[in-house]
Amino acid sequence: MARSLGRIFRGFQSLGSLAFMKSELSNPPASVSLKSMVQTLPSVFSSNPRDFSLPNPSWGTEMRQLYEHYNSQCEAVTDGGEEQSGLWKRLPSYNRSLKYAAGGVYLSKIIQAKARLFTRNIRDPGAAFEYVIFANKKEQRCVCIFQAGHLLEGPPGNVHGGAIATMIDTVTGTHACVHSGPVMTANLNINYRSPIPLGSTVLIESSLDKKEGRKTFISCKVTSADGARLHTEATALFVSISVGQLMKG
Ligand SMILES: CCCCCCCC/C=C\CCCCCCCC(=O)SCCNC(=O)CCNC(=O)[C@H](O)C(C)(C)COP(=O)(O)OP(=O)(O)OC[C@H]1O[C@@H](n2cnc3c(N)ncnc32)[C@H](O)[C@@H]1OP(=O)(O)O
Repeated sequence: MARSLGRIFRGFQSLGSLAFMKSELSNPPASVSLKSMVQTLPSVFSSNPRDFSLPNPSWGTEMRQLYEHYNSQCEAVTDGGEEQSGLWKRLPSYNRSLKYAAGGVYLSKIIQAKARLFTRNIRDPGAAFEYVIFANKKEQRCVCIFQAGHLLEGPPGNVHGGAIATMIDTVTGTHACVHSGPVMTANLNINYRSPIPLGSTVLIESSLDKKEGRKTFISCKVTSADGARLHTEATALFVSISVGQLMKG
């Protein structure tokens, strides 16, 4: 168990290597330097998991164009191994983040082996949540391109409010994790302003409002892909937790 927790902690630390403010990770052990966290990043995703944030044939033209728009401004490593800076970073997305972050089998001993990330558990591409999140380090914001599939229907022809809330929680929660390390959603306030048509592609943009001790406050808006129509607005509070707290449930 102690060994498993150690691996989980290192998994979060590799998440934290994405963090805007690495120093704010809660109590990293003295033996693990920031440099070693960054060096171990490629190897922790050891089970060749599928990265759901990459384009697939179900993505429509709008989704692809927006993906290209942000991806072309991302930091990258050239074939020669040179690091190119960029405004944005694409965040990979797996259906068992903790398992892969922790290096494979160990977590399945303490977390249900069949557990899957809610937004990534429908196999039919395009049927439900198709999305990719980019983080902007300089401006402390994230943008998510979200294409809502036919299985997310609420009112006829439109996306279910719970599915919209799920995506807002996902984007703001990811933003908070990137900024502050492991967190739980403590509060989520949502105003639904106009329905989102099923099959459409929308932008979910989050920005950091403030951080006060363990509390990270994030705002979010959902608009049409061209930004002209406001669909949803939200504010969220995330509270930092220790890995021990996460495992206790
Ligand atoms: C989760 C890990 C993420 C893994 C990431 C993997 C990699 C990324 C992969 C994929 C990304 C997907 C991203 C999805 C993200 C989704 C996240 C969720 O949906 S989480 C599920 C729903 N949330 C719950 O089930 C919480 C249930 N609540 C609790 O467990 C506790 O209440 C908790 C942890 C939130 C706080 O409990 P305390 O005992 O640790 O702390 P106290 O003392 O109560 O609060 C600390 C401060 O926060 C304020 N606070 C707490 N709750 C508040 C509230 N509801 N409203 C206002 N303030 C509140 C308090 O007043 C206090 O403030 P003062 O320090 O005194 O100033």
